[in-house]
Amino acid sequence: MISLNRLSFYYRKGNPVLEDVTLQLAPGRIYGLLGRNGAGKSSLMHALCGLLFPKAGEVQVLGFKPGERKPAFLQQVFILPETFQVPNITVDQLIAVDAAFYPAFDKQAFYQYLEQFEVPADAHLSSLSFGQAKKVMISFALATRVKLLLLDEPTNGLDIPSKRQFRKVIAGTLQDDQLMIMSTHQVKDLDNLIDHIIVLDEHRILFNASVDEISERLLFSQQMTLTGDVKPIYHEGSLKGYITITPNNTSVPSSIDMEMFFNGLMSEKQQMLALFNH
Ligand SMILES: Nc1ncnc2c1ncn2[C@@H]1O[C@H](COP(=O)(O)OP(=O)(O)OP(=O)(O)O)[C@@H](O)[C@H]1O
Repeated sequence: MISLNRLSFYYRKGNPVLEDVTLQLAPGRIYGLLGRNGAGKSSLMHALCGLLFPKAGEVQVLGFKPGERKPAFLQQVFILPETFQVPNITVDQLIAVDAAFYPAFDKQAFYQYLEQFEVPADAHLSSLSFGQAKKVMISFALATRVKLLLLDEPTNGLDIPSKRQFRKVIAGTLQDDQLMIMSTHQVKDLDNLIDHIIVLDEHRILFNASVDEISERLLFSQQMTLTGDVKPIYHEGSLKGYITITPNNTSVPSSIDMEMFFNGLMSEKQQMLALFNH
């Protein structure tokens, strides 16, 4: 569905943002796009929906070049930016005006999501807090039923109960012909939510693998001491001793601590990547 071939991009010459990025993404999955602040996550998402144009290389999405912004492409893609300004209208007016751009828009689902988020359906957008407005926009994004859904830092601005609601709403919404990419630097928020991880670092793809593969290759465990047979690749102190990452030499997939994984990858790049030989 998405094919990036040697994509490069910069805002100012000499300051690369994306360099030689090659990537294939398939539908039916939720991808987590991870990276430190400024790694280029938003820029990559903008390249996928035609908001910025590659300086070199090719981007193909759903058989289109996003930069051409053809209506048949735009009605199948939705990006929810990290921050936005809401128009001075009611929720109902938002649906009446904007839903028309998305032929598969599911109005009933929209109101169901709003209910799950506990946002009143008769609210005036400008009277909502940023977090509430974000929940309206997440509901709108999911209800568009577009083929490619890009959520840039979707949990930013949500309080802890809202993050729980977010997880509930997202779980089970994706259909087989849809692809969702969620970017974040708050890696913990995506625990148990994504199928596949892509990590951007130093303008390039550092890591690209499914969550299943990670849980087969790495073992996340709690240990009282660090004196076991196998020296951990990475460890962090916890209340009960240490959480460690070691190679998974068992035949049982490990449950993943997403934040530990990201920290471990950033800290011990070579050792971690060596376990994923592709
Ligand atoms: N409009 C712009 N003009 C110039 N430079 C920009 C612009 N937008 C982003 N950049 C720069 O491009 C780089 C990548 O930014 P981008 O927003 O894509 O990163 P990000 O990974 O999404 O960051 P964050 O996690 O902080 O949202 C950063 O160094 C940023 O300063």
